Amino acid sequence: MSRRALGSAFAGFTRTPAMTPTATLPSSCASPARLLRWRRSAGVGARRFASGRNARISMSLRAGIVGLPNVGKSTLFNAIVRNLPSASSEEFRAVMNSFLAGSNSRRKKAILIICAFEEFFSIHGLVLVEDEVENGKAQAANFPFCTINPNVGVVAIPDARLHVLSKLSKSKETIPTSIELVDIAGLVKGASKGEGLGNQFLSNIREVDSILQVVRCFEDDDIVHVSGKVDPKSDIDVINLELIFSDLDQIEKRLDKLKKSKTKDQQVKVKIPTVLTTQEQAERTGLEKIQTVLMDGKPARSVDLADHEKEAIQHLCLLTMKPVIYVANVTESDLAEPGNNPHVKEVAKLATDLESGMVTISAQVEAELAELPLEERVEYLKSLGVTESGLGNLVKATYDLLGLRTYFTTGDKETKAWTILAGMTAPQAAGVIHSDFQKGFIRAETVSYDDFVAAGSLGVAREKGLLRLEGKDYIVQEGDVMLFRFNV
Ligand SMILES: Nc1ncnc2c1ncn2[C@@H]1O[C@H](COP(=O)(O)OP(=O)(O)OP(=O)(O)O)[C@@H](O)[C@H]1O
Repeated sequence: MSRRALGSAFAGFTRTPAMTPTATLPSSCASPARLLRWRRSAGVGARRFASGRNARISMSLRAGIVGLPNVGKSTLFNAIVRNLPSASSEEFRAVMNSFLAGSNSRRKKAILIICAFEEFFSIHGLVLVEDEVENGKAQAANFPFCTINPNVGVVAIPDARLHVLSKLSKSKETIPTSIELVDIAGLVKGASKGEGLGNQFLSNIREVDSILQVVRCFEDDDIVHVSGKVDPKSDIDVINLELIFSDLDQIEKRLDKLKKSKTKDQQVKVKIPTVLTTQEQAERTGLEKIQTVLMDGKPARSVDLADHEKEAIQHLCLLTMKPVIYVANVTESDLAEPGNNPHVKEVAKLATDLESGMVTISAQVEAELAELPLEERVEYLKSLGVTESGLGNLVKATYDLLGLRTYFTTGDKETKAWTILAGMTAPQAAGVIHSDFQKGFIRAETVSYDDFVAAGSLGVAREKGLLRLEGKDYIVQEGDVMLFRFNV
C-alpha cells in the first residue's frame, strides 16, 4: 500500500504480510468493554508478532484442543475437520488459497487442511506435510502421546448471508471466515517442568487464541487413563495446575527482570537501577496481582486488572488468561441424556467455577458419523436418541462464547466475512483487514445486512439513504456490510 493513499477498501484489496490478527474473547456474558480489555490482556496480537505469524491472511480464530492423553482429542479433531458441512467448493478453494499464501513456517507447521464441501457433505482434503497423517486423519489410537506434532485444520464457518451478498454483488470470490483447530498433544502432570512432552506443548498452547479442553467422561476399561480412573475434576485440575505453574514461572522471571533492570551511568561508569517507566510499573503491579491469584490455584483471567495493567502484561501471553471451553466427551449411550452422567455434571459445575464454557459431545460418535453416507447419519443419530451432530454446536459455541461477531465486505471482486470482537469500533474492525486501514481511518460507509439485501446493492442503499457514515466511535454490529475510507 502506498505511503500516501486516499482510498476505500471493501473487497479485493491486495493482501499484504501486515494483516492484523484476530482475537477471541472470554465469555459471551462479558460486557463489550471487558471483552476488548480481555483482548489486550490476552496478548493475542503480541503472540502473533512474537511468533512470526504476522503474515496472517484470514481472520481465523485459532482454538487449541488440549487435554490429558487418551481423552479423545485426536478423535474429536478428526471428526471436526472431516465432518463439518462447512463450505462450498468455491469457499474451500478461497480458504485454502488464503492459507497457502501464509508464511513458509506456517505452511510447514500445517499438517493438513480439510474442508467439507457443502454439496457432498463429504471429505476433500489436502495433506500438506505427510507426518502423522494417514488418509487425511491425525492418528487416534488407544495409547498415550499418540499426537506428537500439533495438527492444524482449517474449517470455514458456514454463513448463508455470505452467499446472498456474493450473489447480489456478483462477486468473483466468496471467502468465509474460518476457524483454525490445533490438535495439541496430551499434557501430563509435570509438563511445566518438562515431563511427558512438556514445555513444547505449553508453547503450542501459548500460540492459540482459545482453549478447547477435552475432558474424558466416558468409561472404557480398554482405554488407558493416565491416572487410572475417569475423574474429570482431577483431569481439569492437572491441566489447570500445569498452566498455572507455567504462568507463575514466566511471571517470576519477568518480575525478576523488572526488579533487576539496570542502566549504565555514562558519567560514573557504573550500573544503577533503572527507574521503571509507567508502563513497566503497570506491568509489575498487574503481574503481582496475578501472581497472588495463581498461587491460590485460580486462573489469571479471574483477576480484575485495570486497563493499563492488562495492556502492560499482554506481551506475556499468559496461558490462564485464555478463554476455555470444556468439552465433555461422553459415550454414545449418554448422548441423549448427558445430564444423567455424573462426570458431565461435575464438568458443568467446574466450568462455571472457572468462568468457562462447556459443550457435551461424543467424539467417538462424531468420528463414526464422518464415515457414514449422509442418509445413514440421520438414522444413526436417531438410533442414539438425538437429532443432530454435536459438532456444529461446538463450533458455534466456540464462536459465540468467545464473543465473536461477523461483518462483511462485498464487491465484484470478492465478498468476504471478517471476524471481530464484540464491541470493536469501526477503526478496530478496519484494522482486522489491514493495520493501515485502522491508522488512517476516516469513516466507514455502513449498511446493515438486511438493508443491503432489501436495496440490492451498496449504490441503491446509498440512494435510499440506508447507507450510514459512521465515525471512529461506531461500534460495529453483527452483519454490518462495510466500506472503509482511509488515508495513510
Ligand atoms: N466418546 C468416546 N467414547 C468411547 N471411546 C472414545 C471416545 N472418544 C475417544 N475414544 C477412544 O479413546 C481412545 C483415545 O482417543 P484419542 O487418540 O483421540 O485420544 P487423544 O486424547 O488424542 O490421545 P493422545 O493425547 O495420547 O494423542 C481411542 O481409542 C478413541 O477411539
